[in-house]
Amino acid sequence: MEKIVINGGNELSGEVNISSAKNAVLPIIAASILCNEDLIIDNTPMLEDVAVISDVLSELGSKVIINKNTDEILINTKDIKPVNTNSELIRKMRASFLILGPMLSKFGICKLSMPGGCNIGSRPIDLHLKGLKALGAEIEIGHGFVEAKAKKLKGNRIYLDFPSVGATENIIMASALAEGTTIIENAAEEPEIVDLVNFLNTMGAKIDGAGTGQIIIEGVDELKGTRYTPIYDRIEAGTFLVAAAVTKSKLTVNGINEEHLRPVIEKLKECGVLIELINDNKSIIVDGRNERRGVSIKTLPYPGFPTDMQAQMMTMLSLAQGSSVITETIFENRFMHATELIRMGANIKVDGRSAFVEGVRRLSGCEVKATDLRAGAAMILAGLVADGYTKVTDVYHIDRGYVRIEDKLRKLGADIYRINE
Ligand SMILES: CC(=O)N[C@H]1[C@@H](OP(=O)(O)OP(=O)(O)OC[C@H]2O[C@@H](n3ccc(=O)[nH]c3=O)[C@H](O)[C@@H]2O)O[C@H](CO)[C@@H](O)[C@@H]1O
Ligand SMILES: C=C(OP(=O)(O)O)C(=O)O
Repeated sequence: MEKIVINGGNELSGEVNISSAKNAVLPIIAASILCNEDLIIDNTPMLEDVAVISDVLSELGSKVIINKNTDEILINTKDIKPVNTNSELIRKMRASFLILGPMLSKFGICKLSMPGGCNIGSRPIDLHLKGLKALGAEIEIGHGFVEAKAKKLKGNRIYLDFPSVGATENIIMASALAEGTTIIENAAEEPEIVDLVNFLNTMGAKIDGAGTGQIIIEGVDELKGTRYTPIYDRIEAGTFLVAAAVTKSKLTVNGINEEHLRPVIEKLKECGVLIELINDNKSIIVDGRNERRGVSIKTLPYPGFPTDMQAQMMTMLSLAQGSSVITETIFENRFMHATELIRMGANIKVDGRSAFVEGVRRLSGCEVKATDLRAGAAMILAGLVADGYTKVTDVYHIDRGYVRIEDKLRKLGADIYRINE
């Protein structure tokens, strides 16, 4: 079993380059099903999740060529077939469910394994299905599968009870080639939705309003091949900003979008972290050498504070002066890292959707578990500053969403490495 080992206490320095966003590239790869021509995605983050969704497409008959030297992926889905998908692959990650909309649009039929829940919550798919039904799909669920059928998808007005990122993406993809106009109300506004829409529009789709609560999709007849570079990963960038704060270091983080990171930047400033934007706002100098103060955080849909940064902030607040309250409103079970941080000496009490954190002076290294992707990042951050050695297990969660995190941190001066034991 692979583990990440950190010998805590090193100050970090230097520059780190942020990769493209997992949550942007996964829907983009799913959307490639809608086009029969070559698509090239540049600056692809070579993550485990990217490998999984690429395998899903390959198993269905697509050409997927991953060039790890140039970080480029070439995809051509003209030979893709609506055969039964490999349930094991689909169940490996939630984002595989994003092929439902495009497959249904291309073939009028798609049968997929139910994605099921994951460590952070039950993660239902009712809003995805509500949207597809409104476009004319008939949906059956049985024996662990979802089967969607539609002769021809037709545009409609769809109100989402909650601005679900995945449901918004599935509906956008299903309606890009549908007949007529689709209007999604209370749509998710995340930057990754805007990126998916930019990608689709580059291919010839007619979609307006991405980044607002109302997205309007005029169905077109076909989409053309293109070359596209996804946006930077605001969560990876945020994780490195917190790394500077936790280790009381000064770092330069390159490859950011200040607007996308604003909720995180503003919260870090409130904690006492100094932030300077440079290089046309594409880089940040983060100075975490001041004493940090406790703050309140409430996770919300974008532009609120991102749930995917909650665990990392909990590590930092465990070492801040005074009390903090973290309220998680997006996922019902996203505090498992609290138990692991407590093992390292943090003072945290979880009560329902809130965690009450009382800052302590030090954490001490021990074996802890990456209970999910961001929880794993939070453990690494804790290990960077803890006394002695921290061993993080279940690192496959971390590999889903961080490109060589231990290499990037080692270059900044951390004593961190991967072992097999
Ligand atoms: C691959 C990807 O982009 N993942 C991101 C995406 O996940 P994902 O797209 O799964 O997140 P959603 O926005 O859909 O989920 C948010 C909340 O809505 C609920 N819900 C969702 C769909 C549905 O049909 N019914 C329903 O009740 C979920 O259970 C959850 O409580 O957005 C999340 C929220 O920003 C991020 O944490 C994930 O990193
Ligand atoms: C929850 C996350 O991702 P996913 O939706 O892919 O599980 C995440 O990136 O933190």
